[in-house]
Amino acid sequence: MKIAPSILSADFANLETDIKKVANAEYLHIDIMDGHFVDDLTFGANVVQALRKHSEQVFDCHLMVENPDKYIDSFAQAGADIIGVHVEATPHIHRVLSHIKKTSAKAGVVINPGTPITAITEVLGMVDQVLIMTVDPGMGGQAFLEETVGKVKELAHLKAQHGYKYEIEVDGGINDQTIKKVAAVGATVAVAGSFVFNAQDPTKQVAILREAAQINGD
Ligand SMILES: O=C(CO)[C@H](O)[C@H](O)COP(=O)(O)O
Repeated sequence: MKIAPSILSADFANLETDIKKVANAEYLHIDIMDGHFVDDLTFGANVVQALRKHSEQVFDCHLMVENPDKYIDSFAQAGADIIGVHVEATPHIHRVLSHIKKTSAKAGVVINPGTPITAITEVLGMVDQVLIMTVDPGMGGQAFLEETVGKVKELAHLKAQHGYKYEIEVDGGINDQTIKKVAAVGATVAVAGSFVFNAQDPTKQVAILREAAQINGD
C-alpha cells in the first residue's frame, strides 16, 4: 500500500516543514478546491510549483473544481505527477482525461460516494489511477463511509478481469483501522490527512498506516 498524506490537514503557514515530516510516504496528496465544486478554497498551481522544490514525492493533485479542463496545463507545468478529476465535475470526462494524458502528468478519475462505478467504466482502460472518495469531498476529519468498501472491491475485480493497470486510491476517514478494510479488498494507495498531521509525529503515523495495511481487516 502506498501512503499519500493529504496536506489539507497540514499547517498552511509551515508547508515546507510539514511535507518534510512525511517524506517517508510515496505520495503527497494535494487537494485543490475551488469554492464551487466544494465549498472551500485551497491551493492553486503556484503552491504546487513552490512545494515541488522541496519534495521528490509523487505529487497527487486532486482537483475538486468545476471545469477541470481549464486547470490541467497549469498543474502539469507546476509539477503535478498525477492529476485527478471528478467525473461529477464535467460532462466530458473522456476529453478531460485525454487532455491530461497529453501532458507530463498521469491521469486519474475520481468518484464521490454517491456515484456508482458504472459512471466511469468506459474510461477505466485509459486511466492510471481511480480515486474512490470514502467521504463526501470538501473537508478533512470526516468519518469513513463503510458503504464505499464495496466499490473498492468492484474496482479491483474489474482491474483483474480486464488487465487494467490503474492504482486504486481511497480518500477520507483513513486511519489505522479503516485502512485494513480497504487494503483487504484491493486498494493500493491510501490518502490520510487528519490521522497523519493531527498527531505529534507525522512520520510515525505514515509508518503506522503502512504496517496496518499489511494486516487484513474484516
Ligand atoms: O479530499 C479530501 C477532502 O475532500 C481529503 O483529502 C480527505 O478528506 C482527507 O482528510 P481526512 O484523512 O482527514 O479524512
